[in-house]
Amino acid sequence: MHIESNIRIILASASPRRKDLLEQAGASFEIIPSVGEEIITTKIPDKEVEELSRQKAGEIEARVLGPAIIIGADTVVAIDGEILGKPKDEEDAVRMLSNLQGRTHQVYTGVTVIIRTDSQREYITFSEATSVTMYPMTEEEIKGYVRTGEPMDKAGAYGIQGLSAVYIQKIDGDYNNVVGLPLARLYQELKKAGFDLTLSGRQF
Ligand SMILES: Cc1cn([C@H]2C[C@H](O)[C@@H](COP(=O)(O)OP(=O)(O)OP(=O)(O)O)O2)c(=O)[nH]c1=O
Repeated sequence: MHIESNIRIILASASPRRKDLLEQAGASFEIIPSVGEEIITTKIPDKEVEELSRQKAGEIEARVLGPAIIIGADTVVAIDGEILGKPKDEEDAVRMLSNLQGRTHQVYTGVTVIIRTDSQREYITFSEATSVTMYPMTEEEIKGYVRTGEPMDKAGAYGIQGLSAVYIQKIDGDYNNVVGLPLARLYQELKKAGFDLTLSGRQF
């Protein structure tokens, strides 16, 4: 597929972490967060994040005109067959962390890239899984961490890139995937489609 290197790139996300990661790749892009209701039809974590990433990217595609690459993503934590999104309140955050501490769980991020040129339209959807093992946390540590407010906008009620780093024993897989965007996989998938994300040189 022929894609102009100055094609408009849109990140369909309000997540500051995703913005930072895409910037890290050297990409020039705009941000248009999705606002639509998220509709979930599956309880399989990788399918769920893929589905939600498609909805986010699809919503923005419908709102913009002309050639564009639109990137949507969604992240969840999975443990014991349960899918953890963002905590509803502090009590929910304490419940999630009590379940995660001292154990290994998976973080799934689904990504959809819609490539729309003047003549073609291509959808790429994929997901990455990363295993994260946490040290045991005392009740005091959990409550203290929740009081910082950091867990509240994050899947699984923790941010590996933040204060909770002191509780992370090991990870297996892409670290950036846990933070919300599997950057290397995104670059590779776009490269396969004929586009070099790192050379996208246009500022809007
Ligand atoms: C597990 C984990 C998640 N997260 C974040 C990544 C995501 O921003 C968030 C999960 O929420 P999402 O619903 O995936 O994304 P979002 O609501 O932040 O942004 P948008 O829908 O506009 O794209 O959790 C971390 O920052 N660190 C972590 O360690």
